[in-house]
This record gives sequence, C-alpha cells and structure tokens, in this order.
Amino acid sequence: MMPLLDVRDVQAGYGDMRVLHGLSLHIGPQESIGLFGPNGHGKTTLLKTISSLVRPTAGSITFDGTDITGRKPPAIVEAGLIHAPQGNTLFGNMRIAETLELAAFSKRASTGAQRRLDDVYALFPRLAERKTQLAKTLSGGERQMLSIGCALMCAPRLLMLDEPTLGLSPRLKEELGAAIGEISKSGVPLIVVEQDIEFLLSLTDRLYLVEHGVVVREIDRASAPDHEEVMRLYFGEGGTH
Ligand SMILES: Nc1ncnc2c1ncn2[C@@H]1O[C@H](COP(=O)(O)OP(=O)(O)OP(=O)(O)O)[C@@H](O)[C@H]1O
Repeated sequence: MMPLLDVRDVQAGYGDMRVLHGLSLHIGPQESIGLFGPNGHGKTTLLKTISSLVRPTAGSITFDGTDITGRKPPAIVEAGLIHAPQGNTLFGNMRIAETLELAAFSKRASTGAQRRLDDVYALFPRLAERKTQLAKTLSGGERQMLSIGCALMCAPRLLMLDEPTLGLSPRLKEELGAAIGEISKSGVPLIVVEQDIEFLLSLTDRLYLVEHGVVVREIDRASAPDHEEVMRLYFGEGGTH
C-alpha cells in the first residue's frame, strides 16, 4: 500500500552543519508513529524538514503520492501536513478564541472551521472555559493545548507533535495523552516526538529511534520491548550509568 508519508535518504542541517545524514522512514495510510532518541540528534530538525522550514540538501519527501520536497511551507500546510512545534510561543497578546480562529487561515482549513472549533473546545474544555484569556497568561499545559488546538484548526491529514508534554506534571501529561489519543482515534495519523517510550507506545503503532541524524532502530507495538529493554534503549548498552 502507498505510504501516507515517505521520507527517503534525507540530508539536512543548518549552514555547514549537517544534522540529518540520510534519514528514511515511512508512515502507512492509517498509521501513527513515534520518534525518540537522545537530545540534539535531529528529531526536531526532521519535523522542520518535513514542514519545509529547513530545506533538505539531498533525499526526497513524498506525501500521499506527491513529491513535496522543497515546496514552500504554506503549500505544505495547504496539503494538510501540520506541525505543532516544540514550546510554541504563540501570540501572547491574542485571546484563545482569536488564536484558534486565526489558525484556520489556509484555504483548506476555512471550510468547516466552526465545527473544528467546537471539536477543539470539546477536546480541551480548559480552553473553552478561557476563550477570552490572553495566550501569554496561560499555564504551560494550557499553552500546549492551544498549540495542538491551532494545529487541529488547520484540518490536518497528518499531525506532527514535537514533545507535546515537555515539562508538564504527570497528571497534565496524562490529560494531554488522553486528548492526543482521541485525536488519533478520530482518524488523524500522528508523528509524535517524545522521550517517554512507554507513552509513545500507548499512542502510536511504531517507533523510530533517531540517533546522529539517522534511524537506527524500528520498534513495532506488536513486539514492544519489555521494561528492561526500554531502559537499555534509554541509557545504551552499558545499563543505567
Ligand atoms: N536554527 C538552528 N541553527 C543551528 N543549529 C541548530 C538550529 N536548530 C537546531 N540546531 C542544532 O541541530 C542539532 C539537532 O537539533 P534538533 O533540535 O533537531 O534535535 P532533537 O533531536 O529534536 O533534540 P531535542 O530533543 O533536544 O529537541 C543540534 O545540535 C542543534 O543544536
């Protein structure tokens, strides 16, 4: 079956510094995947490259059968490939409702925007309770919810979430995890970047371990590693030290 997203041998970086060294991965039509690995090894750069915020110097990216390599970012959004960036700073002086309405700016997103707004408020009641609150006054968790809400307003056909629970309390992480699970169940395929492998396995079908700008391991949920193996993946073969 044709993959929804096919990333092939992508090289990319910043100036002379190459971060992705021929990275390949794919997502099936109804699949969600997780990305994990050490800090600074290229996960965010990969999402930026898929969104065309970083231009690949080699390789190709195909979305739903169309080669989108090197297209301009608005064209990527218009195609429904939506990126909720890490630590999204949002527009501080805009209210929640205004921010969500603005997020539906693309032609693709303007149809059905009101229904999606209702869906976002149903998914995140905290946002519904704070419609007129300024974005800069939101807590970290609420800010993440607004960031994901904005991504949903873009009518994603594939949604990329970069460390959506970074810095959140366990309770909030659970709340956000449940909401992300709902998004997935509603039929939106996901790419989720997270450090917590077990959290990723609860949300996605397959995981890719990214190290030094390439995929070094693929893990299927069906043959998920046990706790000991998870620890080895986190800390390397040398154990926990
Ligand atoms: N705008 C930039 N200019 C120069 N170097 C950058 C830029 N953004 C990221 N880098 C560097 O690229 C490398 C990969 O960073 P990237 O953010 O992709 O890693 P990551 O795997 O997502 O890590 P983390 O989990 O910490 O977000 C790092 O060495 C980082 O310092």
